[in-house]
Amino acid sequence: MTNRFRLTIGQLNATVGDLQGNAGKARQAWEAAKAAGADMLALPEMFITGYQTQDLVLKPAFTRQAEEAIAELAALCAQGPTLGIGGPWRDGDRLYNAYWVFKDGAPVARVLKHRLPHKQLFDELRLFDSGPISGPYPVGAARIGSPVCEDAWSADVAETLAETGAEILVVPNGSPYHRNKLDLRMGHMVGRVVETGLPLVYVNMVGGQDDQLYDGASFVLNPGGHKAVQLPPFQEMLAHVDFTLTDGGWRAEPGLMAPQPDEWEQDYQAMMLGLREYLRKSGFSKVVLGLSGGVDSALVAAIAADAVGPENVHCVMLPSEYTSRVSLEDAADCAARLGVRLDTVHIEGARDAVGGALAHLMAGTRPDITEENVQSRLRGLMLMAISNKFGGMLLTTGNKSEVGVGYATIYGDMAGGYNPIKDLYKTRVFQTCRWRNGNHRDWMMGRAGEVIPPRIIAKPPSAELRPDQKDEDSLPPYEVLDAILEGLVEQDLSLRDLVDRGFDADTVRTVEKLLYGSEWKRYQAAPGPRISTRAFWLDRRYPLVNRWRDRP
Ligand SMILES: Nc1ncnc2c1ncn2[C@@H]1O[C@H](COP(=O)(O)OP(=O)(O)OC[C@H]2O[C@@H]([n+]3cccc(C(=O)O)c3)[C@H](O)[C@@H]2O)[C@@H](O)[C@H]1O
Ligand SMILES: Nc1ncnc2c1ncn2[C@@H]1O[C@H](COP(=O)(O)OP(=O)(O)OP(=O)(O)O)[C@@H](O)[C@H]1O
Ligand SMILES: NC(=O)CC[C@H](N)C(=O)O
Repeated sequence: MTNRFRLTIGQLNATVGDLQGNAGKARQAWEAAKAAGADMLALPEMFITGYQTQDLVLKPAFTRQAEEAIAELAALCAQGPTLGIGGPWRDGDRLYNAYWVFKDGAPVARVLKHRLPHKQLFDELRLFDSGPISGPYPVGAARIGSPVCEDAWSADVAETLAETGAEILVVPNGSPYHRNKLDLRMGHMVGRVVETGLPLVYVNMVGGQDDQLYDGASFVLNPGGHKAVQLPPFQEMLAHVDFTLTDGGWRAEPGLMAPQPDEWEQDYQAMMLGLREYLRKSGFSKVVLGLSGGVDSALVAAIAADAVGPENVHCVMLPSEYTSRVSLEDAADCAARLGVRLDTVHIEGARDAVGGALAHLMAGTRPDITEENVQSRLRGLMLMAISNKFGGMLLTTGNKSEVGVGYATIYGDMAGGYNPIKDLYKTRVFQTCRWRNGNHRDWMMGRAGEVIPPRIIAKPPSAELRPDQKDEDSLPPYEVLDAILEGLVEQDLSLRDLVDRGFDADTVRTVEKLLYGSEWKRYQAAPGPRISTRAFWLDRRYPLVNRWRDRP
């Protein structure tokens, strides 16, 4: 019996619904694994369909075609390594999230996911049936046990596999990013290797899907929790991992140990990749956005330049008489530093025309937010016209603090297809700009250096919809607002908890009112990359009509 075992990790990017494309990618990876003399290629969870499919997987025609694609792929992957690939399995009226294992075109195992995640952004109890815990399967000289993603987040599945003869745990994952998620995964996986005494290979997918980012960062642990391999985040790659049989069982040999970036870099890369992936997978190659001279649109322009290249970013300044000279200068400076195109489109004429058309209805009323919002809506209208004519997707620029309290104009600055900073609180916007100014990486398509003018980062935020307007005229200071929102959204604190932590009771009540009162706005808002543990959309599904307010 041989005492060597080589496994190829396929940290790859699948596209939801692209069955043929995903199968083609799997085939290429299998050929590379074969050329490297691997015993097994392990691909991520649900690789054939892409992940997450949401309700698409409930359509029988889709699962049937996914199973056919797996069968065709298995037939092509004969005479070489064992192939492990995630995909659905329909058995009568039951539907499973399965891990299919083939050798020489014939099935070796079909592992069924046992623990179905149904918290945060997951709802797999709605989609799949829970399978019984499956046993280990043979691959070359080794016996492999495969808990599928959530299966490895508690002890039972891995323990059962160890008790029934598994020698190496190979865990296929569709594990989405949030800030510092790697530490959380590592904690669970160290638990599994300590409990079972087995080495563990964590295979995660990469790429973006709707609001989700799959960050890869696959790794290998030896018994005791010693890390032998760490792949980089957000990067497609194949890695061959060698195991040697020792008196104590299989041990992984040390391999690539990619450093893990800090949280500012992780978040920036997630927002950049989220935008790049959403555009690519939706068939767009360029973007348009309103560049106001403020910090939010400056950061979005920088992220966009890094995602699709400065030549594919079209910025437009849409001034009115409330637009300050500083804003005009800062927008021009920012566009020049980023190397993106900047055009100017004046909105006063269109605003006056709207005012004139409505004059007979508005006669006798006083100017208020109505007129302010017309300006914002005209900007949205102009920008959507540019999108229609030239084919760039319009980006929206509201940060999480604004999105959280509905501080944005529906059908105005909320017009657009994707919002790269939707899950980034305003207090983090400033530091993220500083991080980008001080750092450049090879995954950025934009220029190195101080691409966001320091004056934009330093000045007080303003929507410039009336003279001398400042955000803090309408909202609490962002340090206070963000802390209260984080308490209400991420931590589910009560008003009493927040007051006990020193926040003013009236301010806390106001923020709660704005938060619950703007569910309807968020329902109509553009999607954006999830980088926190509770992003607005699948992580947090609140009623649009809701009269409950907490007692302070
Ligand atoms: N529950 C509900 N379900 C469905 N629709 C609902 C609704 N409640 C109000 N509405 C509708 O929404 C309207 C109010 O919402 P909306 O028209 O957005 O107007 P509103 O939220 O009142 O004003 C926009 C706010 O965003 C701020 N802001 C900040 C930053 C940038 C910009 C910018 O524009 O550049 C704006 C601006 O200063 C102002 O405080 C109502 O007139 C009504 O038609
Ligand atoms: N004069 C303008 N020209 C072009 N776009 C604008 C203009 N004013 C607003 N916008 C668009 O509407 C968005 C919201 O405006 P707002 O002024 O609140 O944000 P910002 O300028 O990006 O950031 P800040 O909160 O720092 O002012 C902007 O990000 C921008 O995309
Ligand atoms: N696909 C899954 O089972 C995902 C849930 C898992 N616990 C994770 O977030 O990594």
